[in-house]
Amino acid sequence: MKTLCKSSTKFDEQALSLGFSELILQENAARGVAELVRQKLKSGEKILFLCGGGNNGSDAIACARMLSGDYECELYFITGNLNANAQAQLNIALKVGVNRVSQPDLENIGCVIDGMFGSGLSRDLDAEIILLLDRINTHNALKIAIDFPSGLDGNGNIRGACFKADFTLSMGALKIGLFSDVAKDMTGEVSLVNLGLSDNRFITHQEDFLLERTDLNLPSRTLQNVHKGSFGHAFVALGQMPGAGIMAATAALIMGAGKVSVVGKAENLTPQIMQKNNFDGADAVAIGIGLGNADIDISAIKHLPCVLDADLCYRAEIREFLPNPSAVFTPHPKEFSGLLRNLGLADISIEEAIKNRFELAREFSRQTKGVLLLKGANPIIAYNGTLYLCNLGSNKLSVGGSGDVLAGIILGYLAQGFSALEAAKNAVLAHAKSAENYQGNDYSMTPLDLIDGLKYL
Ligand SMILES: NC(=O)C1=CN([C@@H]2O[C@H](COP(=O)(O)OP(=O)(O)OC[C@H]3O[C@@H](n4cnc5c(N)ncnc54)[C@H](OP(=O)(O)O)[C@@H]3O)[C@@H](O)[C@H]2O)[C@H](O)CC1
Ligand SMILES: [K+]
Repeated sequence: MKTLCKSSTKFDEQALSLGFSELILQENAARGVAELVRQKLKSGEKILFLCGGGNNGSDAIACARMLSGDYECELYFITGNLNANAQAQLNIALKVGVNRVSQPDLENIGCVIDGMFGSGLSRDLDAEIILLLDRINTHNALKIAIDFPSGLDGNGNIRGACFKADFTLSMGALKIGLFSDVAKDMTGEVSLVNLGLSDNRFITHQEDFLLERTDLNLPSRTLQNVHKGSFGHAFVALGQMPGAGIMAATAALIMGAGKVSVVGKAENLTPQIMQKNNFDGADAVAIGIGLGNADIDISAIKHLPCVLDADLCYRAEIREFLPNPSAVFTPHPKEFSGLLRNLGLADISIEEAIKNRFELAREFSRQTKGVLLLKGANPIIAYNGTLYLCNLGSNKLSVGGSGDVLAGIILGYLAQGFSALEAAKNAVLAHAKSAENYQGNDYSMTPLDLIDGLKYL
């Protein structure tokens, strides 16, 4: 896992308190950008540096000075209002032959470096900058964002428009805003630039995490003297759309649950899944998948490890599961907004839920004591106020049934005795990896392909 910060302010403060100057930090930031440019761009090419008047602009100006001589470097300022660092960097840059231009000329540009706004973005962009971004974003030059693609704020929301980067270099520490759903189409590849201090050593405030491929812990079997009862009995409650629940049940089976049963009406049930009238013997249950308005009796299962999904978010019964530290709630944003209202935690629109997703997810996990898995392009897992993000999924997963499979994978882990948090983290990774391994094109993957892929992780 990699550590994520809300902002690098604390990091910067600590560096400064150790005796680093802002100019030293900026020198390191600029060198990180220059190194990437040298890897990606032939020398002699023209680079346009878009500069704001704050420290993000200062990083860009320092970088232009480093590359000047090997590349043709032009600075374009979106403001005449420069802070002391930016002015100092500009004075040096002009002396070594960096050009300052009054209009951004995109002709023959090989690369655009975005140093307009970083962590200091505090409001929506104005019309002039939005127009500039329209022109830049459709240009085929290499695009590199310093710290944040301009227009993306620290909460991961786009403030009117956003620079569409091929690469984003996060300065000092990885920031959580770079991993929101909307950021996924804006940041390009994100990497960390060391400003002279390891992020791990100096981050002391609230930490969140970015999951990595190597964090996937499969439910591998180690003992030989075992039987089906050793791996748990998973149950899925079926509803008005039983096909969805059957897909979840199949995913749980393939993810290693020893036995899998469904409760509810199902025609043409596959022989590998058992049909039951009640939840007797359940080690873990999934409920809500394809539920609709179907009747459910949760009295026998509300204390079990469980996945609470889909339509259940809107139903009164979900309140009876609280508090249950072995519960994994798996809403998408619309269901999350409904669930917050249903549980009396917040009365907000879907848009507001999306906008404040990090803090709402954190608070939800504290209040319910359970695990939240908020679905999206980059799903968020929240437990006890800590967030775990996964940016490994892709648009292949945007197909009906994909969420049912995810619920089934979590169920499979829960049935085998994994904690709710471990089940959620591993399920998100297994789901993303199965999609990643799929050999077809990006629009043809079905939930059944996704389930099949679980066999070969
Ligand atoms: N602090 C350090 O030592 C280091 C910082 N690094 C880099 O610096 C930025 C953060 O720099 P900061 O100066 O705090 O902020 P920005 O450069 O991102 O932007 C501030 C200026 O932008 C104006 N602003 C904000 N929003 C808008 C908007 N929508 N439209 C127009 N102008 C806007 C703001 O104006 P105010 O009126 O709000 O004051 C400022 O003028 C960080 O991201 C790093 O890139 C280093 O890397 C090294 C260490
Ligand atoms: K930027």
